[in-house]
Amino acid sequence: MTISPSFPYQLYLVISEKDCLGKDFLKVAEQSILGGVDIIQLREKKASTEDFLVKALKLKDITDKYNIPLIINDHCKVAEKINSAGVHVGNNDRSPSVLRDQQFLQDKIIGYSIEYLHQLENEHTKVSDYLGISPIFRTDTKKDTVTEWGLDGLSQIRSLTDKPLVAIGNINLSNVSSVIKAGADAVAVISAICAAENPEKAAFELKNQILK
Ligand SMILES: Cc1ncc(COP(=O)(O)OP(=O)(O)O)c(N)n1
Ligand SMILES: Cc1ncsc1CCOP(=O)(O)O
Ligand SMILES: [Mg+2]
Repeated sequence: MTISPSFPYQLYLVISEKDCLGKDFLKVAEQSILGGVDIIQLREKKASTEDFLVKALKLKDITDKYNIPLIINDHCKVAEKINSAGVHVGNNDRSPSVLRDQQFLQDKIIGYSIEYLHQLENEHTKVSDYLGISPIFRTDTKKDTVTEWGLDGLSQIRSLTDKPLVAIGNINLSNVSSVIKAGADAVAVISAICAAENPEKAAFELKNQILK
């Protein structure tokens, strides 16, 4: 695969404490980095801002230690407080074009979820650094989704934009190669790593498939 110069990350871990099924989420994060994860997003959908901030600070100690970017899901104020590498937002969040105007986010990574084809034409896509193609395959991890893009949908989006594409949704060892072949620049996973008995091994195997 070719590595996008503007988004040189291929294996993207999206993590929450709950998705780690009782394992220490900080250990899961560290092990996943050792296995080959290139970038991590903290996604705690039920946490208060205060709890999110506490988790984000702890996780940032680990990502900083390994020089891995930390992306914050939804909580843009927390992102600013901890000086994260960026934020990820979707259609129900603050919009990328408003966020890009904020001083703090001017040179940071902004990721934007694509749930409808027409979003490719909007100003938010234009100012975003990568597009989360959401979801590629239906997943129990996130049920409030709109379009199941499938591999054909991903290929179609690939033909319509040069933006870095991050594929997400039920991606695992058995389908990761086909997702890359369909045009993804990166693959984002939750359960394939967080729910694995051995997160380091799970990350290592996914990364090997991606790099093949
Ligand atoms: C890499 C990546 N892509 C898509 C999403 C989904 O974001 P969003 O649509 O805002 O939904 P929530 O994650 O907030 O439930 C993502 N988080 N990461
Ligand atoms: C956050 C998110 N956005 C679209 S699908 C999804 C969940 C992905 O989780 P999993 O990798 O376990 O299917
Ligand atoms: Mg969101």
